[in-house]
Amino acid sequence: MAPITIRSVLISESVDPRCRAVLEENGIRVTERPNMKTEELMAEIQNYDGLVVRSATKVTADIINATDNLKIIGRAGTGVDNVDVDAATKKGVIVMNTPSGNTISAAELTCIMLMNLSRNVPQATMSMKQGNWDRKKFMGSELFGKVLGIVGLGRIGKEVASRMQSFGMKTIGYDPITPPEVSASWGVEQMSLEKLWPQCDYITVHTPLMPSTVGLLSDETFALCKRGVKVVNCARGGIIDEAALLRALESGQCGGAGLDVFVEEPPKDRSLVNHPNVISCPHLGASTKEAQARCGEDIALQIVDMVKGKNLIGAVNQSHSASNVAAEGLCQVEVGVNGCSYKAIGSVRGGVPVLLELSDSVFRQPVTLNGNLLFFKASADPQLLTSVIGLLAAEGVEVESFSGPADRAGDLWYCVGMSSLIKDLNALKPVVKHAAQLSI
Ligand SMILES: NC(=O)c1ccc[n+]([C@@H]2O[C@H](COP(=O)([O-])OP(=O)(O)OC[C@H]3O[C@@H](n4cnc5c(N)ncnc54)[C@H](O)[C@@H]3O)[C@@H](O)[C@H]2O)c1
Ligand SMILES: O=C(O)[C@H](O)COP(=O)(O)O
Repeated sequence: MAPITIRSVLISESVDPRCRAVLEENGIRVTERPNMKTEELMAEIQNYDGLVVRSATKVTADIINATDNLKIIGRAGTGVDNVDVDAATKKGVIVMNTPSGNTISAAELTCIMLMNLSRNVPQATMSMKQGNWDRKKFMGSELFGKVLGIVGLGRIGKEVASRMQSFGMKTIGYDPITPPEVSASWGVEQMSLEKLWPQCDYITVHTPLMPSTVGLLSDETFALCKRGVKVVNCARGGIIDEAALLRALESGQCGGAGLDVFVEEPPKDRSLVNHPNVISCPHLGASTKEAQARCGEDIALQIVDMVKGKNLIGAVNQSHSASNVAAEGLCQVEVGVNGCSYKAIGSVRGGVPVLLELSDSVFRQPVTLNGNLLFFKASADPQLLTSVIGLLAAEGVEVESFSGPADRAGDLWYCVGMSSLIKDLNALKPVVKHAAQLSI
């Protein structure tokens, strides 16, 4: 990868001061201009090599395409759904985030929502402030012995599980990628969503927002839940369908909701916020001093590391297309294995060799070429990784990393980093079509 020069960065939201300090200490000029309108941002961005945002700045294709200088969009936080990553990729702009800096804060807010849903503390507080002393109206129920369904068992889902287990809750969950044996090791029994819905007293969602997670809780799925189920969304607005939630609250099918996020932020339609059984926050999951300090500093350090050619951490896209291989210093080779020929496109990022494409498969994130790597071709299936992990585990091999294709249709290449090479690749035959392994 050609060296990336970042001379100036625009910070368009309230980001911890450590971000500015670290960038400036490394010779990067920083301007902070929060609350810009889209047109202002579009004009201002022309003057910068980098942009640092949180979730409020909508970095649309129009904004990305309006600039010739932009090289990096840094997200001081987790979700990059406010950034048009595809447009950035086409334009050669790297998008990076700091996905673990606010995990604990988001998990803690989720637990606070669950506790408040069980004991009505916000409603009781408001009633007290109005001069009342109503002990009957705010009767609650214990969390002890209740069932919590966790949909999305990634960083935050896992932290929520361990905290709520300490309250004596039974934790069950679903995740298409996290293997059941892994979540079982932290006390979460996985099952299909159809089995999960009817068992839960509380449900909390912790997935990204994407087509497969929009409306995970809908009229249909609320109908499968226990009457009076309480739900929490501290992930992204829309994972719980807002109109369906309102209907469920009004019918009593849903007994209460804790909402930190909304489809539209701030929500113009206040029906949910004003519902007596809803407690809500203005997207405060990551709003703690600790989370902001971590995310602000991390994004600045990641940008500095990239500029110094040391490391490329947190990149969620790849800034190339096969058509500009030569222009971007990419390397294209033909690899022959067992009489078959495969086209591979790679590069060097921060001094580390990475694989970007293998035959027709473009990897969602560059595959770092070191350690023990297993490449396999298989058809897209939500259970694929779980099955491969299971087969490898039976051979005494642990999976350390995973890279999947950007595309999700047809037979494509995947790569997993392994604790050691597998003795016999035939063990994978039940689930993969071709496989090759190498140690680098
Ligand atoms: N409220 C806040 O301020 C705040 C703060 C941080 C993160 N978040 C949001 O919380 C969510 C989770 O963040 P994270 O860091 O735990 O992400 P993560 O990537 O670690 O975990 C997400 C998990 O969801 C799983 N998943 C994907 N599709 C699924 C599906 N259809 N059903 C069930 N599971 C599915 C993935 O396999 C993954 O394990 C994201 O949407 C993130 O943007 C919100
Ligand atoms: O995805 C995230 O990191 C959270 O939603 C936090 O967003 P924020 O940085 O705008 O608070």
